[in-house]
Amino acid sequence: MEDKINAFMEEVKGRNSHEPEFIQAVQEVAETVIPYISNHEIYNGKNILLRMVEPERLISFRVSWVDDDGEIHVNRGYRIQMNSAIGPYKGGLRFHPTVNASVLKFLAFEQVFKNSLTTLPMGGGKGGSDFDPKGKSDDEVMRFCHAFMTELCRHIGPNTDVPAGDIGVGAREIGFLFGMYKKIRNEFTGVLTGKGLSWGGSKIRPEATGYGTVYFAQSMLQSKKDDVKGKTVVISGSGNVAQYAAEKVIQLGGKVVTLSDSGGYIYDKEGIDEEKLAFVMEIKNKNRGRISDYLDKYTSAEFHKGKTPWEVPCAIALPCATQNELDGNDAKTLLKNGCICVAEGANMPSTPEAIHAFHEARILFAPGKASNAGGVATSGLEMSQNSLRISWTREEVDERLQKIMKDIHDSCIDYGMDEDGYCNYVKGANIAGFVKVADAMLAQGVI
Ligand SMILES: NC(=O)C1=CN([C@@H]2O[C@H](COP(=O)(O)OP(=O)(O)OC[C@H]3O[C@@H](n4cnc5c(N)ncnc54)[C@H](O)[C@@H]3O)[C@@H](O)[C@H]2O)C=CC1
Ligand SMILES: O=C(O)CCC(=O)C(=O)O
Repeated sequence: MEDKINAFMEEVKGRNSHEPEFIQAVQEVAETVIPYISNHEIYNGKNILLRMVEPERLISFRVSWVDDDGEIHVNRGYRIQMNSAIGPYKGGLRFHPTVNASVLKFLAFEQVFKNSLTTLPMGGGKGGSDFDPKGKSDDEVMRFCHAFMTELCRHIGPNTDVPAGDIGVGAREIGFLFGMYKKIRNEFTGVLTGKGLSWGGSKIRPEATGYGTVYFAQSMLQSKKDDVKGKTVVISGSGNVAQYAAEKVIQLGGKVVTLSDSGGYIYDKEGIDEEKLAFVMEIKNKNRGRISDYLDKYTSAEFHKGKTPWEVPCAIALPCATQNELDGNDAKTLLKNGCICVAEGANMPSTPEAIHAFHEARILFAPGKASNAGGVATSGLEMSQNSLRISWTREEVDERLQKIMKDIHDSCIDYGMDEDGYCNYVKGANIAGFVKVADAMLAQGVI
C-alpha cells in the first residue's frame, strides 16, 4: 500500500513541485483514500483521485486599483474551480498577502471533500488575492473589491460558481463585491453568500463556522459521555470563526481563556465572558485593531507577544486562525497539559506531525474539513433561501446547522472507526467526502 501512495504522491509532486501546502493537503487524503480505493472494486483503475487533484479550471488575473493618494497598485486575483461533480463550485475568497496558487489549491481541494460532507449539492472552489486589507481605508477596500469583481464576474454565477468570505473577506467586502456584480450583470441573484440580511443573506451565516465547530466538538465529547460544559478552552484567532466559536463555548458553559492574532495571544485566566467578547468584536470588526487592545480595558489579562496560545493548559483546543499554526511541539505541549479534544475551526491548522501526535495519544481530533463545514453548509442554506426567495428564522437555520454537523460527525464515525474502537476522524472525513464525489464522477464519465 505504501508503494501505491508513494507512486501517487510522486506524480502529484512532479506536477505541483512548488506548492507545499497543496501537496500537504493531498498527502493527507491519499494516505486514507488510496487504501479505501484499493479495497473497493468500482473505484479501481479509474484514476479518480488523480482526476480530483487537478483543478477543472484555474483562473488568474490582474487587479489594478488606485489608493487614496492616487497611486496605482497591481495585485493578482485567482479563482480555482476544483470540482463540480456534485454541484456548482462553492468556496470562499481570501484576501491576504500570503495568498498564492498553492494556498488556494489546498483550500479548494479541501473544500471539495468538505462540501460533499455537508450533504448539500455543492462542488468545491476557492479564490482570492494577495491584496492586504490591513491598514487600507474603506474606500481603498471598495475600489479593490470593485476591480476584483470586474474580472471575476465573467467566471461565476448562481448555477456556476458561488464565492463567499474567508480570511480578510467579511461582510464589508462581500457587499462591495456583490454591488459590482449586480451592476455589471444587471441581475440580483444568489451569486455570493455571506450577504447582508436586508439583501439576500441568511441568518446565522456569520456565526455558522464557529458555532458548527463547537457543535462538532460537542458531538465528539458526547460520544465519550463528556461535555463542553465546565471545560477550559483555548482558541486561536480573533476573526469571524474564533469570535463565534468563543460565543458558542460560552453559551454551552465552557470557559474561553485565549484569543490571538498574528501579533500574539491574550490570556484571560478569569475567562472571556459575553461582555468581554463584545469588546473583542468591537476591536476587530469595528476598529480593525489588534487583539492586544483587549488589555486597554481588561488590564488583568496577559498579552504574549509573537506567541501562539497552545502553551496554555486546557481540555479543548480550537485552532481558528490559519494553516499550519499548530505544530508537533505544540501538540506535545497540549497533550502534556491534559488536552483531550481538538476541533479545527481553521483550514489545515495542524501540521501532519501534530495530527500524528493527537492520533497516537488517542484523543478526539477533528480535521477542519469536517468540523468547520458549518460555514459552507449555511452558505448552502443561503443559496436555497435565495432560490426559493424566502428567509428562514434564526431558529430554523440553527436547527438545520446542528443537524448537518451531527450528520457529518456520524459519517466520520461510519468511515473512520478503527478496530480498537478509536475514531480516526481524518480517515472518516476523507473517505465519506470522497465516496459521494467519486460516485458522481463515475456516473458522469470521463470528462
Ligand atoms: N469564514 C468562514 O466561514 C470560514 C473560515 N474558515 C477558515 O477559518 C480560518 C479563519 O478565517 P476567518 O475567521 O474567516 O478569517 P478572519 O479574517 O475573520 O480572521 C482571521 C484570523 O486569523 C488571524 N491570523 C491570520 N494570519 C495569522 C497568523 N499568521 N498567525 C496568527 N493569526 C493569524 C487573524 O488575526 C484573524 O484573527 C481560516 O483558516 C479560514 O480558511 C473555514 C471555514 C469557513
Ligand atoms: O461559505 C462558503 O462558501 C465558503 C466557506 C469557506 O471558504 C470554507 O469552508 O473554507
